[in-house]
Amino acid sequence: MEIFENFRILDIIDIVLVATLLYYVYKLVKGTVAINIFIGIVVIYLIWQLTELLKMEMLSTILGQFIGVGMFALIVVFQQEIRKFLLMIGSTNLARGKGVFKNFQFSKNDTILDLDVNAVLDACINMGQIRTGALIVIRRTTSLEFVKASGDAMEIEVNRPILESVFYKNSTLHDGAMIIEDNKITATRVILPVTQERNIPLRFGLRHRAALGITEKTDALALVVSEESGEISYVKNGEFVRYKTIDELRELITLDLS
Ligand SMILES: Nc1ncnc2c1ncn2[C@@H]1O[C@H](COP(=O)(O)OP(=O)(O)OP(=O)(O)O)[C@@H](O)[C@H]1O
Repeated sequence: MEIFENFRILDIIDIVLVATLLYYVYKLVKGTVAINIFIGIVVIYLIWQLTELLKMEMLSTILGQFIGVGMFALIVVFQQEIRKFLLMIGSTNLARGKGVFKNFQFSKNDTILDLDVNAVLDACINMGQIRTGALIVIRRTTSLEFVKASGDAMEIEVNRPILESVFYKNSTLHDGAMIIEDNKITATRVILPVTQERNIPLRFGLRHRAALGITEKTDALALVVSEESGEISYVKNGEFVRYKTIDELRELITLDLS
């Protein structure tokens, strides 16, 4: 058939790229209210393409106009998801200078973030055991200055006793989040943006929602110790990252910081 005669290798690449893109968009909106909008758009687009193919002039013009204007509406409706998507691309291993590019140091951001992961995790484990709530945000490449202003600035080398004493219930600094940059605690009592996501289990309150919020808006990593259950949650890109053991969590954080 004529269609297949003109089929080029670039067309296959094109199809694979579109499929990958659709898969990532689906992954982003899965489980949110946006999934219904996403499915709606895909259906309208397919009908539009069909009407074009069948040369149904009037319907295809109407749908074409609708899709044209709809692009602007989409940017507004999917503002959060687009942001998350761009962050996801920006914080992929390739973009952070791994793999082929790992021997080239393009900028300051390509250097390994120098955090004492063991000290942070040991403090979290201990706080979990004694049911002390904590919220720790670790900066990667995106600046956190916009949230730091809401808390108290400081500059203290990360170590386990300091981390624990900040979140100790009677401490004046225990409320809000702690910001860590490289291996320094640079702010405490920070108020973070809270996620607007609705599909979060009810047992997660504002502390967890704040961790989701800041990791949606930036590429920072967040660790939450639940005051209620003592459980340690690891949050990245606006999602909880699953892990089975503390050693696995240690590896995940180390990898995300390299
Ligand atoms: N927007 C925010 N930014 C930073 N910290 C916050 C924010 N909102 C709440 N917190 C912190 O979370 C603490 C407890 O909130 P909450 O009990 O609702 O959280 P939670 O997710 O249920 O966690 P836990 O399992 O520890 O109870 C607050 O005392 C405060 O220190």
